Amino acid sequence: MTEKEKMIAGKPYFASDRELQKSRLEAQRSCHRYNQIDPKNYKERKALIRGLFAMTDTLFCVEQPFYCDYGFNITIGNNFFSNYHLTILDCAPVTIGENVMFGPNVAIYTAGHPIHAETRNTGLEYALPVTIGNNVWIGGNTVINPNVSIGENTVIGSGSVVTKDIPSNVIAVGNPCKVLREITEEDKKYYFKNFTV
Ligand SMILES: CC(=O)SCCNC(=O)CCNC(=O)[C@H](O)C(C)(C)COP(=O)(O)OP(=O)(O)OC[C@H]1O[C@@H](n2cnc3c(N)ncnc32)[C@H](O)[C@@H]1OP(=O)(O)O
Repeated sequence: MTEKEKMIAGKPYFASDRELQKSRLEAQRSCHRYNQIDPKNYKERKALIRGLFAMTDTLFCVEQPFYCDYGFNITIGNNFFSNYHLTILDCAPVTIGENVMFGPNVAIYTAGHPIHAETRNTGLEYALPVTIGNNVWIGGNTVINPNVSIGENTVIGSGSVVTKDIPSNVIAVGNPCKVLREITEEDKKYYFKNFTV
């Protein structure tokens, strides 16, 4: 197996590998180009993201600046919106559903390093997938760690650090991110606390 194949399969690998270094540099250059495009030039912005990501749908908006490691591991569903400063370390697949919204400064980290310094200093690293269901809203400054799934319709509060799976249809907040409560039919009536729609 090549280091790239190991990385994508969730096996330990060496990121210093030539092929991976080359892919990261290509993605960094694409992100650099993306972040320099006139924000009004939607056509060029869209085309660049389409070329960078594994899969996109019809409607999406990735605000600038945006950063990723490879791009080829990122899939977004239709009607995706991410606010300023999204960072995706997509060493493993990152799969995002439909109608998903990210606040500013969201960071998705699929990558990690061994805990013990001796093992870590060998250069070995790992990457595990992140999956986000349909209709999820992630608040600003949230960090999502490797090997996490977030269920559909869920809201993650701003500033959360998501270290474990979060179920569907809940509000979850905090560091570490924990379920605050379920989202119910009653919530339909309000747009913020007790402010009615
Ligand atoms: C796509 C975009 O660009 S979005 C723009 C960026 N906007 C954001 O990121 C805003 C994200 N919004 C939030 O984080 C909100 O606080 C929400 C959606 C989680 C609020 O959910 P609500 O159900 O209304 O929670 P509510 O405000 O009633 O708070 C309930 C409890 O959770 C706590 N809480 C609410 N949000 C958070 C949070 N992000 N982190 C930690 N605790 C929180 C409250 O302090 C409160 O605690 P208490 O019971 O001890 O008093």
